[in-house]
Amino acid sequence: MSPSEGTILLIANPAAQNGNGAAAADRAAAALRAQLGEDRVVLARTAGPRHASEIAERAEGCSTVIALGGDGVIHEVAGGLLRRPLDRRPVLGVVPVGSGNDYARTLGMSHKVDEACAQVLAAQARPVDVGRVNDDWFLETLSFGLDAAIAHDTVDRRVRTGRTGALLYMEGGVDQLLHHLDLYRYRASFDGGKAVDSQSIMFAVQIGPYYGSGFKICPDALVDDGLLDVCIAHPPVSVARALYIFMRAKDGKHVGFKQVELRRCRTLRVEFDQAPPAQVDGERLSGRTFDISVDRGALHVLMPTA
Ligand SMILES: Nc1ncnc2c1ncn2[C@@H]1O[C@H](COP(=O)(O)OP(=O)(O)OP(=O)(O)O)[C@@H](O)[C@H]1O
Repeated sequence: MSPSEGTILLIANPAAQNGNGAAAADRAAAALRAQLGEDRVVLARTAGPRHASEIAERAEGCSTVIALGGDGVIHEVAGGLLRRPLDRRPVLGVVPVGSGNDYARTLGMSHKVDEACAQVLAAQARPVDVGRVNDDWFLETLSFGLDAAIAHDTVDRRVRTGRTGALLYMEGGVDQLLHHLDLYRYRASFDGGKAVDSQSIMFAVQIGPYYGSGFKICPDALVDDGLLDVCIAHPPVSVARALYIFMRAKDGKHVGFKQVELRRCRTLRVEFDQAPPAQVDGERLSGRTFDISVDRGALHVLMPTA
């Protein structure tokens, strides 16, 4: 189904991107109503964390649910949709108004509200994979260690500095690398195979290629191949070398360094000695043992046509 049919529910996070979400929500609702008519677009503003998920779960009679905000609110909307029965699960659209916008980057959405609305209206829905981790889920990224520590650090840093996006992540990354290049011991079993003991600085499990505001950590990850793409950064590595590899990862050029292991799987169980910093789609995750899998084609998502 395309957004040319049925009712569209626009779920907007007014707090996204340091408060820019409020004006963006009105702008997007106006742009969509101008094309589809007043009655076909319902705007629901979130009141706080997890509200987007509740609204999406109750989206009766809607053909399309559009999430407006950052990766966090898109993650929440997807969770609500996934709790609906498959035959009554609306299509997901995205209007990116966040600081990271990694999922929108993967889909090829414009970061300008008007352009993104036009893309959504012209788009066709395509099936995409959803990652599962314990009781949680992810559309783009799940990671443990360095990247997750940076993601957590950026939450405070954003409030302090007002910065967003890649610059914010880069600053946090350099700070973490210089002062907290921690190692995480783990035991992992890929696709039910023999468990392997090793150590990681960073361990990412991806549906799409990006994490951390555009770092192409798994450059060849595809959202519809039914596979998890995994990137593990192993020690030993000096701080200077780690910094160099980190910078190269912005463009996916970390691939090929001997510290970097890339692989693909359908299921993965990873158990860390101690609970590492962890994130799903930029949101905090806790735990020490993680059962990870992929739900092929679990959601239909609006993607721009060429
Ligand atoms: N009305 C609200 N007030 C405050 N926080 C909210 C509200 N609605 C949702 N949230 C929370 O805001 C958090 C961040 O939202 P979101 O991802 O949309 O924006 P962002 O943080 O600017 O972008 P990104 O995730 O890309 O960094 C989410 O954890 C979400 O639960």
